[in-house]
Amino acid sequence: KGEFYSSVDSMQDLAQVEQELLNATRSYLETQQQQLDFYRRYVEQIKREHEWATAQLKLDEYLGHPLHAFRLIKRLVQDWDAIIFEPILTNKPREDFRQFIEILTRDLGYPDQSELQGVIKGLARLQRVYNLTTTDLADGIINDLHYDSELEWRECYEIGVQLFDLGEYQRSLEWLQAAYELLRNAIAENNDKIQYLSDIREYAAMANFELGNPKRAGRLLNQILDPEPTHSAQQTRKYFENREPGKNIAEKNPSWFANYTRLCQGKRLPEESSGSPLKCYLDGKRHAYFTLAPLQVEPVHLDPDINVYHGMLNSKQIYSIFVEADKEEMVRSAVSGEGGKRTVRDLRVSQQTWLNYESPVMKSVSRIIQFVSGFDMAGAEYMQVANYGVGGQYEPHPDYFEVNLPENFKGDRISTSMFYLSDVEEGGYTVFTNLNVFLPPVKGAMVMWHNLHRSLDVDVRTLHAGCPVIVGSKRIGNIWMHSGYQEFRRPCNLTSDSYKSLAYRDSV
Ligand SMILES: O=C(O)CCC(=O)C(=O)O
Ligand SMILES: [Fe+2]
Repeated sequence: KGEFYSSVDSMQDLAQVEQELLNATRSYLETQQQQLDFYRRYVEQIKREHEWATAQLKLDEYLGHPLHAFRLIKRLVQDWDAIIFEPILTNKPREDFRQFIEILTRDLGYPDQSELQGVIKGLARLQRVYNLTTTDLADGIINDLHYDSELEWRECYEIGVQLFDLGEYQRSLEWLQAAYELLRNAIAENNDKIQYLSDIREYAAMANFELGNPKRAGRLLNQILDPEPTHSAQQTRKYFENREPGKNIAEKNPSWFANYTRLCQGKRLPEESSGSPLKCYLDGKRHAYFTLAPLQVEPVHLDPDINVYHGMLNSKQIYSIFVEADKEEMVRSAVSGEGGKRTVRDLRVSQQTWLNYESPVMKSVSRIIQFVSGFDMAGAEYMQVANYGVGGQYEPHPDYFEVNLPENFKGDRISTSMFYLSDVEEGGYTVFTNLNVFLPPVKGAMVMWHNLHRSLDVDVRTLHAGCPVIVGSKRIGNIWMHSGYQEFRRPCNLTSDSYKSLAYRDSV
């Protein structure tokens, strides 16, 4: 079983796991309770018999009676063993419970430590891209919207600890601070949690040390050790004494980062608008297929041209696509790494599968692509259906290969047609970092652009990204068309027009 946090769909399996755990644990507790009641009744009964015996006669007189002697010996030889020892020591309900858990987690899967890291990295990514403050997030507030879920001090503490382990010391400190405040409020009501303050302080000390604040780190340790000199924070103090504190170097963001975050937040630069204002129009001429239901075209950029075609798939068709995708296994998305190798990295957090064009719904998809793009489907890769988890994203990248072209196709990816298969409650925009364009996902719409110039050189300006999903489940379907089959469809231009995008080279 694969990973859970990288897609909302697979998170649903986990919800089922927990539901099963809940049911199994409740019935286990009930069975155990009945067993305990049974033991207790037996013990009470024997106790009464002892009391009765001692109340009546002297014990030796009582045991001198043959039936009494028989009863005591029978109890010790048989009853204690059958009624108490055996069932308590074998504990069948516990054994059944253990087996059930084993089978359940084998069949449905179970998350491990790396999943916890993954989801916490996702939270930190949302904070970074959308400027969400730690206190707001802990209070369940995202972009001024109040979601009905607040974190407890333990949860904030766990996030702080994990971020520390990931080396995100500044962010870690914020979460530890939030945990500290929440715990202090809790202690005001109930004093028995006071020792946990020291745990938080110790981590805060370590984060401060790594951030180049050894003095503050030392003060925090003193707060722990002055009242309690034997606390394990002594070890941490020794550790600091033998080590250079970290240096507070501000993390250097990649060159695209500022544009990425701005556009992900739905902010355009006004001065950089793409010439004449772009208006939506209806196109009934492109193909006879669209005469009765003209294409609703929303041009979003002119050179290179990016168009959104609305209402290309209805809910029923989208549902059928999911049915097809469900037959395949979704896997964590990889990206092309060094030397064309596929690797799983945080720059792309989603799960995906590939669909051919044989099912009825995929035949319609194929027709749509053909009619809108004018391209020959011989050059089309299968449709890649992807599902992002919360915090899931795809950092800026081009869709063309340029080098290490796949061998099973002729030419590079001349165009991208991307269907939005869901709406997204918050976040998850598609952005073109060099073109000042952001697109909120609209279910049923398709966005299309060319990744290559007419000269078939790569168009660097098409660098784009899928922003982190804040709330919701984002699903898309990508179809990439290769240039080798389109000689008659998009005649290439012998004079190179790639000078247009040369200036953007560095941003890739
Ligand atoms: O998720 C998005 O909006 C963009 C996805 C994308 O660029 C890709 O899958 O190549
Ligand atoms: Fe892409």
